Amino acid sequence: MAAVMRLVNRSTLSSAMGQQYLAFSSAAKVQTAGVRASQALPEKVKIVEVGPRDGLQNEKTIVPAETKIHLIDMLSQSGLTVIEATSFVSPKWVPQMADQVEVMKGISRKPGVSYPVLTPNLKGFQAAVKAGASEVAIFGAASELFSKKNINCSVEESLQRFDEVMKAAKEAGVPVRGYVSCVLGCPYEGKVAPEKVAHVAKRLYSMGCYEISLGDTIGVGTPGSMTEMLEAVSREVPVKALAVHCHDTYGQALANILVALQMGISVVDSSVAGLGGCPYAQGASGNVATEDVVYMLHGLGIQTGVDLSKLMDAGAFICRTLNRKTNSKVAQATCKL
Ligand SMILES: CC(C)(COP(=O)([O-])OP(=O)([O-])OC[C@H]1O[C@@H](n2cnc3c(N)ncnc32)[C@H](O)[C@@H]1OP(=O)([O-])[O-])[C@@H](O)C(=O)NCCC(=O)NCCSC(=O)C[C@@](C)(O)CC(=O)[O-]
Repeated sequence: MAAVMRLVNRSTLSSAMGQQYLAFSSAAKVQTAGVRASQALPEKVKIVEVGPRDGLQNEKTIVPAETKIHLIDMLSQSGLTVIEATSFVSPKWVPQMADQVEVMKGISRKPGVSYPVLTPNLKGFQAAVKAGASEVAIFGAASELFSKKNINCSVEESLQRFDEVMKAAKEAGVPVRGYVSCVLGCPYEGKVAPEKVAHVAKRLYSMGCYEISLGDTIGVGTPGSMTEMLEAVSREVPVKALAVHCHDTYGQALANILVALQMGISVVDSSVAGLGGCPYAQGASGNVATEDVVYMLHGLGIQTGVDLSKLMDAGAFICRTLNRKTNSKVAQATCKL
């Protein structure tokens, strides 16, 4: 009984903390305008929610398409404007994404929301367009070995494949985002030189990607290495076209994102409940939790358009369904588990 009471008290306390936080969050907007200006932080940040794809692709048990669809719909109701829905990759390589057509057909598309999908080659691109995708992403790497393990070709070969996708996308009028993986370290090669990242980012940008997302695939970066890498990349690609994609393996993701914001980047990838990991980067944990990113941004007075409470409902839904604990510190603190 005492244990039950302790539990009840803890939960009451936590939800009280949640209420307090909500009040704090709106007050923060006024108080932090000066801080934002003095640190040259952006007024608005676009969040690219990657949970339904990056977050779920590594799940061992196949998640039913209807769960993925429900998650995507809850995320779009939270005010997120970009939700990466699935990937058109080989089902032999990533069985979890084999239901991509069903997912694309099942989601309730909300006006103003974009639902990009990953396409590694022309075959994937054609299938994606047929299934109704209106935006795609190609994904390369700054590390040779990761490229080989992830998409079975060298970095140079991947860029040639992407060129074919770009040509088809231009003809079809489909915008393309480009990813560079392993920008701060590779699970097979270790440290990755910032110049290599800059080279691949520049190639993707030159071939017509409107945005380049820089992936710390295994979450080993620190604000120091992030700064060094972003300095190198921003010499080749305009900062306005850059996004950061931080996994939180070493607990550095929010600090790294803050550094990126201070350097003028205003697009951040994240995953609801911090779901995820890459099937070809063993030991890598999930992306930084969207809830934690939104909490930090709102605390800095930066607009996201996201309703944190609705976002946490989506996180609670997927954690309940997968029977797992959220990785979001904010959801833990406010008991939205
Ligand atoms: C790229 C391939 C396809 C090359 O795989 P491959 O085996 O070299 O391809 P292939 O051209 O030799 O074809 C082999 C078979 O795959 C089929 N195939 C070929 N292409 C497709 C396609 N698009 N969709 C469906 N099937 C396809 C093709 O039809 C053929 O079928 P079969 O004749 O044997 O029956 C494979 O390596 C692959 O699918 N890799 C997927 C890797 C992946 O999804 N990784 C996770 C995403 S990346 C990531 O998470 C990082 C990121 C983006 O989040 C950023 C970060 O954190 O760093």
